[in-house]
Amino acid sequence: MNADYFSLPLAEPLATAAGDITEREGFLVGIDAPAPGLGEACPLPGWTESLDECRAALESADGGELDTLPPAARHGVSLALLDGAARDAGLPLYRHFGRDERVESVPVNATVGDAATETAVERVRDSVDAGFPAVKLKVGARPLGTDLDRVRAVRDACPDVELRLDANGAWTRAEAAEAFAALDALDVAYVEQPLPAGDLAGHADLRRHETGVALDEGLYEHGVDAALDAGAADTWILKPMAMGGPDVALEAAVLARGAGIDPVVTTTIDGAVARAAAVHVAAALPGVRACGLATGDLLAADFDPDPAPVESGRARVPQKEGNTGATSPADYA
Ligand SMILES: O=C(O)CCC(=O)c1ccccc1C(=O)O
Ligand SMILES: [Mg+2]
Repeated sequence: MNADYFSLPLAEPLATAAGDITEREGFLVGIDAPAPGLGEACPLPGWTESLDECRAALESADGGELDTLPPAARHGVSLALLDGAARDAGLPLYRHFGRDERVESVPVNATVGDAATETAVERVRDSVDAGFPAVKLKVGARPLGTDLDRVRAVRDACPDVELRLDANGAWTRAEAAEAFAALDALDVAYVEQPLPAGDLAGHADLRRHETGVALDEGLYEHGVDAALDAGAADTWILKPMAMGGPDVALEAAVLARGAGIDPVVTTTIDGAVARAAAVHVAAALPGVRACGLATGDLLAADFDPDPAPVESGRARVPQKEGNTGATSPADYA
């Protein structure tokens, strides 16, 4: 196994209530046995292990137990194994996952971020014009009243688009109650992680509102079983990189659907190898709703060519055998 370091700058920082993301660093993971395969480990501290922990885990991973690895390292090795196995089976990864028909594309949301009102409105308009069925705004980094004004302005400008918000755990229970009361009138599909990750009961309580409740950080903090038991959300945001692999994310998505919870697959703004794998996970889920997979445009540089480009609000599903068709880090050297 070999792990090649990479660094991908963002086109502009993605401001979240938990801080700015300006660059994505990680490793392309190449394995030779049991079959040649390529994976990506792209750790994001706060969501996964650190870069140094990821490197150390990959260095000691050879022949070791997959499930002892921290999430990003596990993702890298797991994807390399899945890539090799799918190629051995002569199938694109989503078909290897069990989807029994060809899927050309999956719907995606535009990630508009935390832009101030005027820019946010402009970006949402552009996204709707470009064919995105849904848009996602970050909230929680500004005073609640300012955020509600932003959302109101976006809703006024684009009455029909599916609107999603992501607070990254920034609101108190009182703020969330006030926010949801106002958002119910603005036809917001859901708020991701309105409350801190620790507060499953608070999320369960917010479900009395019309506006949906989505768990993101809370899923990783508590695990899927505790999130299910708490009845904490109607939507689960599944990030394969943070969960430890595309296989883990797919398993969680199937578990979610069995419990009447909607899975939405997204990335931690990964490179194109991991983003393609996330698209395969989404493509394995019949009728999946718009996923957060239009994150390639947030990067100023990426692995080239893009195996899953976004066109008219949909990510193209890669059809080559395996994940992207590439088999080794050298394919991107
Ligand atoms: O879901 C999307 O549209 C994009 C992904 C995204 O917002 C994100 C990207 C990196 C780290 C955290 C998050 C998040 O969903 O909180
Ligand atoms: Mg989120």
